[in-house]
Order: sequence, then C-alpha cells, then structure tokens
Amino acid sequence: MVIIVLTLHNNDCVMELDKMDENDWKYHGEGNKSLVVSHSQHSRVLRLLKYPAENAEHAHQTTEQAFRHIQNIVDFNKNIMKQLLGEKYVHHGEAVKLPLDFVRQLSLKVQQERPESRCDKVMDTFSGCAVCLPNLTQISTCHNNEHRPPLCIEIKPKCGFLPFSRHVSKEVKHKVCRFCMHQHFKLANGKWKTMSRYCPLDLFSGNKQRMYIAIKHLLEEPQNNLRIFKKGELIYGCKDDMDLNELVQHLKPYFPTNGLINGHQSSKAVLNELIQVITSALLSSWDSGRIGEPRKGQPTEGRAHCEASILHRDMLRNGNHYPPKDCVLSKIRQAQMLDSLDIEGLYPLYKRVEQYLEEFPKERNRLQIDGPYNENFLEKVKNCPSEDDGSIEYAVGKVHQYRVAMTAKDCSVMITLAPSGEEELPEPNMEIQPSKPRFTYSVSILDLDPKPYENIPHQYKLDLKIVNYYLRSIQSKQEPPKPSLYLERDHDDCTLVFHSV
Ligand SMILES: O=P(O)(O)O[C@@H]1[C@@H](OP(=O)(O)O)[C@H](OP(=O)(O)O)[C@H](O)[C@H](OP(=O)(O)O)[C@H]1OP(=O)(O)O
Ligand SMILES: Nc1ncnc2c1ncn2[C@@H]1O[C@H](COP(=O)(O)OP(=O)(O)OP(=O)(O)O)[C@@H](O)[C@H]1O
Repeated sequence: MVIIVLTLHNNDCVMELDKMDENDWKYHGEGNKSLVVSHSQHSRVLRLLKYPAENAEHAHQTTEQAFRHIQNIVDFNKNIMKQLLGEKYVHHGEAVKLPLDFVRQLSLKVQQERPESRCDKVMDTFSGCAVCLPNLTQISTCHNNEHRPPLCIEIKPKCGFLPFSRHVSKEVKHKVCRFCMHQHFKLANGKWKTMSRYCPLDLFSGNKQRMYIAIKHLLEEPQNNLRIFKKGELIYGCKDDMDLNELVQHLKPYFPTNGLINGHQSSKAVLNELIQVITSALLSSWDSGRIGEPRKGQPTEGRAHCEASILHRDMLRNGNHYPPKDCVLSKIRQAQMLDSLDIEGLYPLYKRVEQYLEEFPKERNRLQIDGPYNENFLEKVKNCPSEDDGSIEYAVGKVHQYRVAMTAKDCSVMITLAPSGEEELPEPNMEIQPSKPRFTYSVSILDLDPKPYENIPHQYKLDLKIVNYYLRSIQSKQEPPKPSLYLERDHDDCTLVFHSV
C-alpha cells in the first residue's frame, strides 16, 4: 500500500490512498485543462486533467504515460517556473496515483456542480493520476475567526507588456495590448457577452492609481480574470448570478469602520478598501513582508501604457512607475518578457526546429522538446544566445523561452487574506492607522503548466486573427465608453499593515 504524507501549514495530515472517500472531497473549480476538488477538512486540493469528451484516445494512454505527463507538469512547476518566479510564490505539488474507483465516484459527484460552458471536456477517470497541492484559498492563522474567515482573491492578469520585437509587422501591436484587442474577438465569437474594460498594462504598471482602475474594472466585469473566495468557497466571479452588492455584503465585516454614511458603510468605501488591500499585496516584496513602493523610471522595453485603456490623462503625466522588482507582478512580467521576439519572430524559428526534427528525429530528446524539465532545460532558457547565429540551439532556446513566457502570460495570482487578531498586531507605530483593517496574507502563483510545443502554429494563427479582427472592428465602429458601476474616488495610499506568513 502506498501512503502519501501531506504536510500542511501547521499540522500534518496523512491521506491513505486505500481509504480515499469521494464524500471527503468537493468541487472547487476548473479551467480549460483541469478540474480541481478540495478536501472538506484538510487544506488540500487535487487537480485532475480533463480531455475533450469526444477524444477517447487519452483513455488508451497507459497509466505510466499519464503519470509521466503529470510528473512533467510538477517538474516544470518545480524546476523551471519556481526558479524563475521565486521559491515563495510557487507550490509545485506532488504527482499522485489515486484509486480508479475513487476517481470515478468523484467524477459523478462533481458533474452537477460543473458550469455548462466547461462540460465540453470530461475529467480523466482512466489513469487515476492527479496533482495534489495545498489549498491556496485557505491560510493558517493562530485563531479561527468564524465571523471573518479567510478571503481569497484570484487574478489571472494575462500579458502585462506591449511587444517590443522588431519582427512585429502591425504597428497596432506596439500600441494596444493583446488582452484589449482580444476582447473584441471574444465578444464577436460569443465567448463573453460584455466587454471587459480591464487592461493588464494598468495592473502591471506599479502606479497605484492605474492599478486601482484595473482592479475596479476586474470587479465590474470579472470574466475569467477574477474570482473571490470566502472560507474556500467561490463567492464572486465565474458564476452566472454575480452581484456586486452581494459581494459588498460579504466584505463588510472585513472593513468595519471605514466610510460610514449615516452609520452605514457605503458600498463604494468597502470596494475601495478591498482594491487597496489587493494593490498592496500585489506590490509587496515577500522578503521584507512589507508593502513595496513603486519605482520611478524609464521602461526598458516598449511603451508602458495601452491606447485602448480608459485612463485619466493626468495619471500618465507624472511619468512611469514600476512595481518593486521582487513583487509578484514584476516576477510574472519578467518571465512573460522572455517572449522577446513575439510570435511573429518566433514562428520562423519553430519552423527551423520542425525541419531539423524531420531530418534528425532522434534529436528531439537531446533538445528536450517535450522535457524533461530539469536543470538542463532551465539552463537552455536562461542562457539562450541573444543573436541568431543560424543554429538549431538558438532556435530551440528561443522556442523554450517562448513557451515559458506563454505559461507566465496565462497564470493566476492568489492573494489570501486573514484578518489579524489584535494579539498579533505589532506595537503601534507611525504606519498604523487604528481605523484601518490589518491582514495576514499570502501570495501564490498557480496554473503554471508547460504550454505544448505543438501549439505554436495555433498561437501564430490566433495572433493574426486577433489583430486583424481588432483593426476591422475599430475601423467600423467607435465604441462609447461604458458608465462605471461606482464612482471613482481619490486613491489614497494604502496604509494597511501586512504581515507575511
Ligand atoms: O490564448 P489565450 O490568451 O486566449 O489564453 C487561453 C485562455 O483564454 P483566456 O484568453 O484567458 O480567456 C484559456 O482560458 P479559458 O479556458 O478561456 O478560461 C486557457 O487558459 C488557455 O490555456 P490552455 O490551452 O488551457 O493551456 C489559454 O491559451 P494559451 O494561449 O495560454 O495556450
Ligand atoms: N492549489 C490550489 N488551491 C486552491 N484553488 C486552486 C488551486 N489550484 C487551482 N485552483 C482553482 O481551480 C481553478 C482551475 O485551476 P487551473 O487554473 O489550474 O485550471 P486550468 O484548467 O489549468 O486553467 P486554464 O483554463 O487557465 O488552463 C483555478 O482558477 C483556481 O480557482
């Protein structure tokens, strides 16, 4: 019998594989490639892969192949992304082999909870392979606060820079970011009904006013870029019946003393507080455990704002800010910028690799096209020559870098907050305002799976479609700006005191 010993934050839990019971697990969420269930008592989740319902071929994968695939994901998280993004932010998890009976029962149990839009894929019930991870929506604190359980904000920030590559053929790509262009295409093909006004360049800017606007836009139209959990349960985002007022009711106990109007908290004040807490967590530097201050300076590459973003001109007037260099946003953006050639510059190199592999198929392993994701792979990513010398090594290095960047462009950040108990507060000092709430927090990065090498031609075609569709749609219509759900206010600096855990 195999026993997995899982270490939790404070206490250890032992899960015995032969005693796995589907009733201990519940549906937690899903994306395009995986479905996640959480344990009802222990702070653990299982992440199981999904496949297109009609694609029975995965059922014929041997268990060994399926386990290898899961182990590859764990290795990529551990040996590549964790090294690039930072030890503290990435939880690589463990590959596990679950009893098939358990997985089949689990699949039946969660089916009714799944959103219809995701049911084109089915959970893998054939291999029993999964990744076991800490439940990042929870946080261990010294005290159990039933009134104000942990709050978790998940943001999928997407690409935070404009391509600076000389290979870019359409000027608009230097001016309008991929996310904002993609919105037009997504609306046209029915993926979403309402346009999001969120712009990743504002979130990644390090300018607190721009970040404020970006998060406000995420709250107004979350699409799949924002989710909020309370006590590990989804309360906002990725739901049909989303209501900002309901969210405010959930949030009120966390921000009790601010913005009282006739003895009542205004919704605006509560949401403002939430936005400030999120901004502070995103700018915090882990090592110091304190809120980092944005830096002023010149961008190293490309321009720093997107022409499609609705910004007040005066926000851009006082120069460019950059987030502190070791905060989570900077780490993600650095990894995203490994895509230095843009798909237009990368695609010819992909074709060079393809041609080479046709001639020398046995070289696929040495070049680590499908892994293993180990130190050697990381070395290839980090030390790829900056100039093209016509070699296969250069082409492969750039392809590896591009795939890492694609992972960073599609990851999510989870900010988990737990109100600090009075007993945990530091001695009062100048930074503490007694009226401001205080939180213990943790920041993690998730969904760091390797993007398949075979997807590169699809990326090339998609990029063309997005840009062409955008150009056509702005030519044919001028969209009036949508009214905001709540008024903007002056954006005070956040004076919350954070304690890293
Ligand atoms: O191409 P994009 O930018 O639309 O990103 C895809 C995501 O769509 P989004 O635009 O975030 O709604 C898409 O997310 P959704 O399924 O739309 O929630 C996936 O994350 C997809 O990655 P993968 O194929 O599952 O590994 C993502 O595909 P990759 O491009 O990261 O491979
Ligand atoms: N370790 C974790 N702790 C808590 N929740 C998690 C964890 N991992 C994933 N989740 C939740 O499950 C959801 C789906 O997971 P994930 O994003 O990894 O799926 P995916 O299919 O790879 O996504 P994508 O569509 O981006 O490819 C996440 O958005 C998050 O809400």
